[in-house]
Amino acid sequence: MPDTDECFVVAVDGPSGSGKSSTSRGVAQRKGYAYLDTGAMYRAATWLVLDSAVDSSDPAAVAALVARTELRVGTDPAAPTVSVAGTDVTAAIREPRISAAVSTVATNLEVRRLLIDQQRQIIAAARPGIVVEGRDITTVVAPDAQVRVLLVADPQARVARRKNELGETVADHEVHDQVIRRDRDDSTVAEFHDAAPGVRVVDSTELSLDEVVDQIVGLIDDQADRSVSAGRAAGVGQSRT
Ligand SMILES: Nc1ncnc2c1ncn2[C@@H]1O[C@H](COP(=O)(O)OP(=O)(O)O)[C@@H](O)[C@H]1O
Ligand SMILES: Nc1ccn([C@H]2C[C@H](O)[C@@H](COP(=O)(O)OP(=O)(O)O)O2)c(=O)n1
Repeated sequence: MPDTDECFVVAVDGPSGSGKSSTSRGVAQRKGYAYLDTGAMYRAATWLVLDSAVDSSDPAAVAALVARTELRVGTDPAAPTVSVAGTDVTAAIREPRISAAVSTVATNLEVRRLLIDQQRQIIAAARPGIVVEGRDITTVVAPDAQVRVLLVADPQARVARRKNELGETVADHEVHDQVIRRDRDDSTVAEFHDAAPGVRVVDSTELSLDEVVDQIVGLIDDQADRSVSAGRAAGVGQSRT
């Protein structure tokens, strides 16, 4: 039988605006799984640095600050939260000043090591499953996840979605900075443009959010069926010996 105590992990990577957060939350809600937004953790670390007196251009000082500060992430897909040293920063981390600065913190390798450790602990404790989204989940954080997806969409679609989300008041060059420039900077530490072996590519350009959620839920259900069949086959084999 499959180990029912094991956490079912769904890993979703992809560039900015490909739909990772909305899709992952939808999948987690449909399956009754937890949801972990790893980007929110890098954003929270960025909020912390900008709120402090630490020189953001000093990688060692930034990493030391992150190491000594409590960062908590709530994994309810209906209401994900994030706090820094007891301050709820769920809304504040979405501000443009954070989006503009986050790549500097996310490319700090010691900060990545600290946050990846914490992400793995959250994943290990989740039951019955968790959908984890980011840039390096399929490759580094949870390469053994039962379902691994690279969610992509054409750059024009991604910029248009972000513009729609931010509203007409945000200038085109700022939207471009939040999507295209940030992806270029983030790609220096994580590979999220090409799928690693075994990672399923889902292109959301021409799909509605519901259609993307359907596809990923389908992949989860197929994988769960395969695990049950494999467990049965192993069980039958054992009973005959
Ligand atoms: N398949 C889709 N079709 C149209 N819009 C989408 C789709 N998926 C997500 N969106 C919208 O695009 C925007 C960016 O999605 P989000 O989930 O934040 O992407 P990411 O987490 O990859 O940056 C949101 O406004 C979201 O509602
Ligand atoms: N696992 C991850 C998740 C996010 N990041 C980086 C990449 C992004 O610039 C920031 C914020 O991620 P987030 O997923 O919130 O970005 P979007 O605004 O959804 O594009 O963190 C990362 O380096 N590794």
